[in-house]
Amino acid sequence: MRRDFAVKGGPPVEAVRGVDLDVGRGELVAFLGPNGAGKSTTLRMLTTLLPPSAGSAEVAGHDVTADPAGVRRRIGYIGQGNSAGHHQRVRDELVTQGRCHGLSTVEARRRTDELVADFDLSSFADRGVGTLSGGQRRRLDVAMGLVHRPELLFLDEPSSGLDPHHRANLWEHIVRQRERDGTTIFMTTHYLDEADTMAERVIVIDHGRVIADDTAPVLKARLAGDRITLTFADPLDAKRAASLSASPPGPAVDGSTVEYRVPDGPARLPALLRELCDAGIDVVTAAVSRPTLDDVFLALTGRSLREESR
Ligand SMILES: Nc1ncnc2c1ncn2[C@@H]1O[C@H](COP(=O)(O)OP(=O)(O)OP(=O)(O)O)[C@@H](O)[C@H]1O
Repeated sequence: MRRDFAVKGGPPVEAVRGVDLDVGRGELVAFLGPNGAGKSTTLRMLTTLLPPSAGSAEVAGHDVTADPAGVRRRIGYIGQGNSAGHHQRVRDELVTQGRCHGLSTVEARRRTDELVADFDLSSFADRGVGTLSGGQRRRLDVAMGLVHRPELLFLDEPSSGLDPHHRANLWEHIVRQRERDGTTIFMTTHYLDEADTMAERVIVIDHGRVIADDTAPVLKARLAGDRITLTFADPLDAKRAASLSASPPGPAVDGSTVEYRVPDGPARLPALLRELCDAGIDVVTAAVSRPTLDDVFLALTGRSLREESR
């Protein structure tokens, strides 16, 4: 799929240059990339909000261009903005959403009761949406996207702007929902730790193209490796340590700190410390850290996703 945008007086913006994805039923996939990479544009095409400039996609068994209504009936989409009306009551919004999806009033009320219980909305179900906290409101957004029991849920930045407590709470609800209904989830997020811990598969997009697609552990092992960080009493020791022929190749020296990238940090560290001791170089501190998804992005593009996403 690709999507260009015409721009007045300039060349067209190639927002999505070529995205080819295959997501299996029940998968939880995180779609990552820096600002402007093409995530939202891809999501908008997959959810039929935007026609592709070229290519096609089948979502929940229906073609996004030939049968957009068929796609919409089967998916839920929670965009970046809040979907509930500011002045409406929580319960009324859920009932109205159910009615919009073709449920009878009785069915819409029954489904609302279920969602109010599932998403812990009961203590404020009769309040106006405008009075909710950010976390409560986001929970309501997700509940609204699930009114018609979609088999596939698109989440665009589900926990953006929430504090860690509210993020964890929202995820508890999403995970429980998924376990019960087997919902497939395709989400974008800027929280790399969230993608790392929650998603079974990570797809990285950059400049409108998919540049990596695998599980987080495989991507980290294949592309990033562990980091060993050693500090020395002075920069001279650091330089000598980095130049030892037995040390792992390509160390980065910064003042009195040396950083190595190795496939298996915990196993490599003792041997490295022995070599340094034999060479008469004293190590002040030693640390091993496992790679993050940001290290993966750095290895792929030479840029930090974390920095660009701010
Ligand atoms: N309507 C539009 N007209 C022109 N350019 C657009 C339009 N919509 C998006 N773009 C451009 O397309 C590119 C991809 O945008 P998109 O919103 O898909 O990125 P994103 O990965 O979702 O970014 P973010 O993380 O900031 O939400 C950007 O360069 C953006 O400026």
